Amino acid sequence: MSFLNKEICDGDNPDLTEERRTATFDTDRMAQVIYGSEKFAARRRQITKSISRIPALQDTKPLAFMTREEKITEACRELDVLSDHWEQLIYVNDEEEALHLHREVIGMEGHPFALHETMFIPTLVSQASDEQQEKWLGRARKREIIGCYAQTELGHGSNLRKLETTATYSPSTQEFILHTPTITALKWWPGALGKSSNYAIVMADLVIKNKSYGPHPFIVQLRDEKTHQPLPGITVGDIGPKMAFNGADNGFLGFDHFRIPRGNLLMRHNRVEPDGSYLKPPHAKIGYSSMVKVRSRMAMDQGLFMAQALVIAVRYSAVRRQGFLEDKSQEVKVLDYQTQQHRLFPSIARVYAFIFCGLETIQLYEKLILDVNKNGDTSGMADLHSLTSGLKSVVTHFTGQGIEQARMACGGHGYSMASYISEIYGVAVAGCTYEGENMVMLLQCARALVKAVELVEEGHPEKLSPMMAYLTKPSVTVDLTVGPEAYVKIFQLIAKKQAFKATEQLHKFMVAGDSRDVAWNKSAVELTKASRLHTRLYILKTFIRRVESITDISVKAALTDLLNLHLNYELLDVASYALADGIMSSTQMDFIKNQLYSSLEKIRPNAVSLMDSFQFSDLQLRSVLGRRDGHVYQNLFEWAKSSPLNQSEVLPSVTQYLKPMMEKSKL
Ligand SMILES: CCCCCCCCCC/C=C\CCCC(=O)SCCNC(=O)CCNC(=O)[C@H](O)C(C)(C)COP(=O)(O)OP(=O)(O)OC[C@H]1O[C@@H](n2cnc3c(N)ncnc32)[C@H](O)[C@@H]1OP(=O)(O)O
Ligand SMILES: Cc1cc2nc3c(=O)[nH]c(=O)nc-3n(C[C@H](O)[C@H](O)[C@H](O)COP(=O)(O)OP(=O)(O)OC[C@H]3O[C@@H](n4cnc5c(N)ncnc54)[C@H](O)[C@@H]3O)c2cc1C
Repeated sequence: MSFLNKEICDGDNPDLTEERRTATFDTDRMAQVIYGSEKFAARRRQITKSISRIPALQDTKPLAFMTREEKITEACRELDVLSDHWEQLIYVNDEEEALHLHREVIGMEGHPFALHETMFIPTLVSQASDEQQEKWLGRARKREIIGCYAQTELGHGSNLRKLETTATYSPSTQEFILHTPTITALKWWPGALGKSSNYAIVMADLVIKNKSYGPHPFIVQLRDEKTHQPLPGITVGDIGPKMAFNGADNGFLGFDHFRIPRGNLLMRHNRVEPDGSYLKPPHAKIGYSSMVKVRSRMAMDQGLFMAQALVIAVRYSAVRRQGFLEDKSQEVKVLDYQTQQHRLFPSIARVYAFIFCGLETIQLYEKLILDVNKNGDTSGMADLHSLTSGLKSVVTHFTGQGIEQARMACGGHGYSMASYISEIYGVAVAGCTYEGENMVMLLQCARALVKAVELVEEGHPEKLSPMMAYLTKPSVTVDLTVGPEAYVKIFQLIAKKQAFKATEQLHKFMVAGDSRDVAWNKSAVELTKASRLHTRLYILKTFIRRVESITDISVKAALTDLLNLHLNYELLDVASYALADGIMSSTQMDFIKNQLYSSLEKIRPNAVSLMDSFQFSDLQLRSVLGRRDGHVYQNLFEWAKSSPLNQSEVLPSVTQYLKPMMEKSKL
């Protein structure tokens, strides 16, 4: 039975067509599972189709041949075209649809609205009072103003308590005076700050009557709305080229005693009264909610980054033929090599796992904001903070690894920017740093873990949150042949042992006389290991839960094969812990390896369709190697011919330097 007739096209590369015919499931149905609902999966397709009918968005010049200025201009042109069609393309104010639209049309290199959508608007939603939302949110949503999120400074990004930008309250004028006291206090890095934004959420240390209240969010107009010139007292600009994201104008920002009205402190959760009295928020870290929001999205976004790289690598591996197996009359698709499958398929499994986690954490954040804003209930904050801190770190790390493997799996052509994988890699690994440097966030997750272990040790296991309940599980002998639950049990034992070991080490240093901070630092590597295992356990359990809930039999069967691969791959990857602690035997290790290898064979016929199911358009992929039709070689040649270097036969550098040099050498 062939599910994919609607997608198979006679003009496509026959090797890819053959792959699509072997699929055992319907890619539209799989897309529903990936994107969380039939409705959204269908909307994505509809939006993609509508975009394909807008001539001004087709046939754009390859970004690889553009300068930064050209990339930024091109992104702005596309945004302008989108703006003209916005209401026909998507439901207004639907965040997921807006993100899809931007991803599809503008690609991944950044654009002036990236932070506007992902942080500026969400901060207004979560931190601005109703009155403030009335004033700014509507304008922001209509894109009358462009905003960004300016928190990080030249001298401090991780340690927010030491941010140096001050917002000093002046009761006589009822204003805050924003000031940048030192060079290290310059805001540095915020996306879209340098040249595009005319507004910013600025995180600054609130100072009232010489007392510091720590970082608070302020809405600040940076540029004149008519001329776009920086307002007097503001220094703003672009920080220069980066490893990737070069279509974005990450910026610097300084204030010289710049005055803003009292009403520009975002006051949904805290207030400064006209006389300068301060009303505390219901939770000290509520002002950090926009970071939690982005972190809660990152499993999904990073999963999609890795998915793009894998669509490219898997499709290309199905059209690339090199070397022989049994039949010496025809070279094999490189996808048939076990090493190629081992390089790519575990990452396919991770993509699905990460996306399932993302669907869950995005919802958890929405629920949290509702609880906080409607009922003042902040009880979910600590758990979501520790979960998303660990998750963003683990997911970004593995995504970087997976994308790099995808690049190598494409051989030489993977290294060409025609593959687009290097750009995807550069963008994805920025996630290891932004929204909390990975080690710093793993250590945040470890704080919750250590507290939980201490509760168990103090005899209060009933106080543990459900995610920590495994810390009370006794050691058991496990029969791996019984299925996923057995793998969960072993993983739980491994994660539990590491959490207790790291905590024990911390306590040992403290008993020996170290302060908690010093003991913490001496135990930090072990603590981060505990956080990673804890997070990988969550990912594994989420994957199992999600697959169990699927009703379409063929989709479920295909994902069960991926899940089995994931379980075996993950357990093998942490086997050194299990062997050292006697949790697993070497016979069990052999069993896991064999299961892993047979999973690769099972997944092989579905590999292309598992990636087709993401339904990325060629416009979004921007990859010659990853083209849907598989016509790689002729298009690589066309791409190379369009290089600016090939627009003339003899370059000026040859006439100016090489020719005279060669002539001189003849003398
Ligand atoms: C086109 C493609 C689209 C794809 C979409 C992708 C999106 C891409 C576009 C966006 C691109 C880039 C965006 C990047 C934006 C940024 O990077 S913004 C800047 C982000 N900066 C950070 O993340 C800084 C990291 N640092 C921190 O978060 C904090 O400083 C840190 C948590 C490390 C510590 O904060 P402190 O204030 O010092 O707190 P402590 O005293 O250490 O902790 C006290 C307790 O509070 C708990 N805590 C901390 N934070 C939170 C929180 N948010 N919620 C709940 N609780 C929190 C902490 O754990 C302590 O708890 P304990 O005492 O142990 O119980
Ligand atoms: C592409 C990109 C986009 C960004 N966009 C924005 C934006 O829109 N708005 C914004 O405000 N910021 C933005 N940032 C800044 C980003 O959030 C910070 O760079 C990030 O939070 C890391 O902080 P840092 O640069 O101070 O790193 P540092 O903290 O200086 O990290 C350097 C090293 O020190 C280690 N380290 C630091 N503290 C500890 C600790 N307590 N324990 C153990 N190790 C530690 C880290 O692990 C790391 O190895 C962006 C950054 C990038 C790369």
